[in-house]
Amino acid sequence: MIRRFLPASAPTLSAAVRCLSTGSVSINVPLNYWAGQRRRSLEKRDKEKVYEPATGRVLCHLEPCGKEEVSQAVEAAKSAFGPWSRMSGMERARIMIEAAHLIESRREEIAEMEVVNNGKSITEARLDVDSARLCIEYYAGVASTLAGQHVQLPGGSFAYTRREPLGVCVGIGAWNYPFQIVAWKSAPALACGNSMVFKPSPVTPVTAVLLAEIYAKAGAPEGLFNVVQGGQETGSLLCHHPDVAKVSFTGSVPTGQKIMEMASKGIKPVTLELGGKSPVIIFKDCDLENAVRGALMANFLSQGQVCSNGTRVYVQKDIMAEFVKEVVRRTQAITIGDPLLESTRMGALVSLPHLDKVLSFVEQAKKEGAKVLCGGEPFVPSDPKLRGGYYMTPCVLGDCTDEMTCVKEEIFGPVMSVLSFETEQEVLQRANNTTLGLAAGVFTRDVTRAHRVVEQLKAGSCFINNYNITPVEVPFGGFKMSGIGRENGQVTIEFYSQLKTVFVEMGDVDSLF
Ligand SMILES: NC(=O)c1ccc[n+]([C@@H]2O[C@H](COP(=O)([O-])OP(=O)(O)OC[C@H]3O[C@@H](n4cnc5c(N)ncnc54)[C@H](O)[C@@H]3O)[C@@H](O)[C@H]2O)c1
Ligand SMILES: C[N+](C)(C)CCCC=O
Repeated sequence: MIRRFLPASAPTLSAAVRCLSTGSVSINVPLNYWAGQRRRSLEKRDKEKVYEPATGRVLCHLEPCGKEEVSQAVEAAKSAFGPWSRMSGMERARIMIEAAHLIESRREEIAEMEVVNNGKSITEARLDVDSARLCIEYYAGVASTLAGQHVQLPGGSFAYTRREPLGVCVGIGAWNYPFQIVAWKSAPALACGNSMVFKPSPVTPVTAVLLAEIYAKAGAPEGLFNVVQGGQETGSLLCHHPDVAKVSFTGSVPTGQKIMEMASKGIKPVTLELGGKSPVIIFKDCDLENAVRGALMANFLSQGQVCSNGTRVYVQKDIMAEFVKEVVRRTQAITIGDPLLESTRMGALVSLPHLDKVLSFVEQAKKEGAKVLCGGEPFVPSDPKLRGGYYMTPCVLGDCTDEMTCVKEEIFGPVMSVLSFETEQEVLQRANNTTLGLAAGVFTRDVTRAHRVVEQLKAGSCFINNYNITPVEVPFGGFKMSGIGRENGQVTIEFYSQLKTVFVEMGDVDSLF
């Protein structure tokens, strides 16, 4: 039976979407949302197919938004901005906390929809929903702490600063963490008193609108958080819109460059969370068991489609054989298959073109002399309904060198490149020899070495004896071409607000004229 996915207002929602099974969902409700309602596009445009990665079925059709829809969504956000920005932080926090409670109560349903649209395992999708909820909870807490500074001046005069919102913020998301990304952007934006128009990736349009309904149900003013669907044309309309004050983008470096260029026309601030090609450095004095676990976490979450992945694994020569043996053994043991099953650890890649691209990187690696130690092949699950899905076996490449394409370019799939090194100085130079700088990891028992190495790594998020953890209280973002600004943590407030300085004269004007 095909289940129809219904909006939150429908009384049958719980029954309709609870306990989905792969291949059973069909979505026919509008996925745009502005001014408090789901909406269809206003003009007839070519609809785009959206697929279920686990089966290759068409899940729904995307109705891209054009100029009129974007204008209406921005207008809605503009009208909500006034009342929302005038609320106290405590009042905003109350609504955000309620939204977090609603996410918690709908955790399973949201996670299942994420799986159906993205292809990742249900175990991971639940963690993504938790991260989204925690982020909203965290910024609800921060909302009431926003404050300025008081500065004394001569003669009793003084100045004070006010932290003010920017206005209508635009969020543009990637397809690898659809629900988490929309929360990581909207939570700090709303906490600071902004409103938002969010555009998800056209590949994963389904779950952002659930958050729009949740904010509305939690008591947010109509138009506070809006969703417009579409691809680069819609994104570009948003970036150029004169009433948009800021653009927060997650995606690839080339698109990030375009976003920055578009935003520069209006001198709009940007947050850019871009790609990576991050190193993990494993010294011979490490706890090998943890280093292997770390390397797997650095490469195979979300089918390897993670910006911060540590895909260049540098292993000190002395322990290479032992490390490779264990990492391959565990990689081969990863259960691939139906992402809605509890036992599955790796689901489907997000699309057929993307799967082909990742597999072609493996072919290129072979041609350039890398050795496939395991995986790197298309995978066809035994369950007939999964036969059209986009699966591959996770791959470990050995004998890699720094010049190989697989070591230089972001593959964005389950492909780990293993490289050998001898000295600390040598590996640091090689690890930093990239235009990207999102993350880096080091495994060693020598605490002095760990901090010395991390100090020299040119990356925004450095992990010592762990990898790919992103607690929402901690800032996340890149150095170099991996981005600008930060998400999460207190510092992100600075990227969604502006400082106003007020000078107060308590005496007479000391005029020179
Ligand atoms: N640093 C991070 O936090 C982070 C997180 C997730 C993904 N990523 C990166 O994202 C990339 C994969 O995601 P993707 O394929 O969705 O990236 P992408 O750059 O192709 O698309 C990202 C978003 O930008 C939109 N877009 C495309 N062209 C646009 C334009 N000209 N104007 C405005 N919007 C436009 C897309 O529709 C989509 O919503 C990888 O490089 C990955 O490293 C980074
Ligand atoms: C939660 N992870 C796995 C660290 C993902 C962060 C977001 C980047 O794609």
